[in-house]
Amino acid sequence: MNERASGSRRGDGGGGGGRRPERRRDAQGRERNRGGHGRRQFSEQAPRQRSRSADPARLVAFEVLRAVSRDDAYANLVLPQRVRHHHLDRRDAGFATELAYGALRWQGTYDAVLALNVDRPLAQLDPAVLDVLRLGVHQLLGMRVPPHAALNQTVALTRAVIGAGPSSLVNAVLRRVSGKDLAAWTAELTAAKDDAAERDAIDYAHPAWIVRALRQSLVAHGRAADEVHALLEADNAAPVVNLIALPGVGKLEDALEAGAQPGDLVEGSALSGGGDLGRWSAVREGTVRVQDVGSQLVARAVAAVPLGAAGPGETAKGAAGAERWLDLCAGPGGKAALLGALAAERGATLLANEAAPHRADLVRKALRPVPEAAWEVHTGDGRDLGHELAGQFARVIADVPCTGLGALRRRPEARWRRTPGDLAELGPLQRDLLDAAIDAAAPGGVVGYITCSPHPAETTTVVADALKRRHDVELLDAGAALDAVALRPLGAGHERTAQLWPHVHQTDAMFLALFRKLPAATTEES
Ligand SMILES: C[S@@+](CC[C@H](N)C(=O)[O-])C[C@H]1O[C@@H](n2cnc3c(N)ncnc32)[C@H](O)[C@@H]1O
Repeated sequence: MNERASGSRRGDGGGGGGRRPERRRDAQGRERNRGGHGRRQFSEQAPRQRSRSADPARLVAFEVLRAVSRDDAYANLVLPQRVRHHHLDRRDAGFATELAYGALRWQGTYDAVLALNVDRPLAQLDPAVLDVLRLGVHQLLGMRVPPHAALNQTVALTRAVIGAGPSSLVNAVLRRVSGKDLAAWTAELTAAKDDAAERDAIDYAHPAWIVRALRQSLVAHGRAADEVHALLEADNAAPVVNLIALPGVGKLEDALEAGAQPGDLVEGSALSGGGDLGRWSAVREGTVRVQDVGSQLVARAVAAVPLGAAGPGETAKGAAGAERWLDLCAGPGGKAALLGALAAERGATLLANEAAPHRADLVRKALRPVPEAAWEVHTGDGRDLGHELAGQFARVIADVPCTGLGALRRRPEARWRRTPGDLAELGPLQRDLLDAAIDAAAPGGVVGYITCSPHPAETTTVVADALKRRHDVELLDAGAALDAVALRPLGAGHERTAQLWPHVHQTDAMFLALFRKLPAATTEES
């Protein structure tokens, strides 16, 4: 099982480690992958004579790819279930993760390679065979699995899960693919392309429209267009798991003692050293949670930014004098848990709203460790709360549904599912939810508009439109608000909004705009 060790030894659990596979392979893997005479070693047995039993880690990766392509499942939800079902140990689980996530992230490029080596359009292949081929290609081109092992094991997997019929095709195609490394294949695929985005799409395994969208997003937020390559690479790296101890509720000691590193961007956070987090009671109880640091920062910024005057001599508070906070789109509850804990510490209360009932249940679960008196969960359309609860909240977050283009590194299959049409479809809902959030804010109250996408259509344009439409808000400096809660200056601000980036901050690409509702007298005058 040497090939297993060489594939998973890096321990990054996600098929890339931030670098393009061909570089890793050139630097570390090529010689090890060849026989003593520089030629690749393949089994002399015909596919028919080889093993029929699938290696469990590859079987898990196959089941993940099948669930994603057949059932539209999310890999990050399916993988842990399949790992548990097949009782994989830590090393095998790491290998299965790297294989499944890598094959999914690099799917567009691998399909282009396969299209050069299969004698019919890929759409005419049995989808299960295509998934097996993708796994074989990732082992050959993206991992340090010796070619003979990649080939033999993929043929065995084919025989075990599909049948003997397609094993000859799988064998023949993978033999052809193994004839070159990834750099050579991508050079061949991009040679005739004049368009830089089309070339980057192959080199970095993103759809070309997303390459263009990310380039446009960088520029819209005041960064250089050529950072796009670093950003695309960051999308292909397995993100470090960030932890948060809920303020006043959780403690990070166990995690730090077990090797987690203290987070250097925000207090109460840590970077996990990997492994099964469920072994810590604090994680099981929910007082310590997995949460991207970018999410922690934007939630803390909304909680910390000073309120304005509600009217002469007043600040924005509820009738009983305690601040009321609202999370308009709370599911599954990551930011709600942090906001609820902060609210409890300050004698404020949080109303966490979510439209989808099953996600509202997740919000309840996330808030369970927070003192009960500090929060309430409501299930409903956030757009209705603007008029139902008008002017009642000191702090409101609208963490709106978005394309998630800023969190592609966490969801390996997401880039291939999204379409440019999603941007147009989400726009009206995002604007309506922001309006509802502003309506729900009390005079002097603050509203945080948040997305996990940097795309201008979901970020700066939504904000600019709101400022044209509404004369009852002013835009606060979100970059300064983030710096005020960060442990070091982030440099995320641009024209009073703020954008975090995976390749700069090692966070998801969270966007934050902060509005303050003007006191009633000011609005009447305007
Ligand atoms: C980006 S997610 C929120 C993430 C959440 N704040 C967190 O930190 O875990 C957006 C959420 O909005 C919900 N949603 C979609 N349409 C909504 C609506 N009209 N009103 C309220 N919530 C809605 C979605 O179900 C989804 O759970």
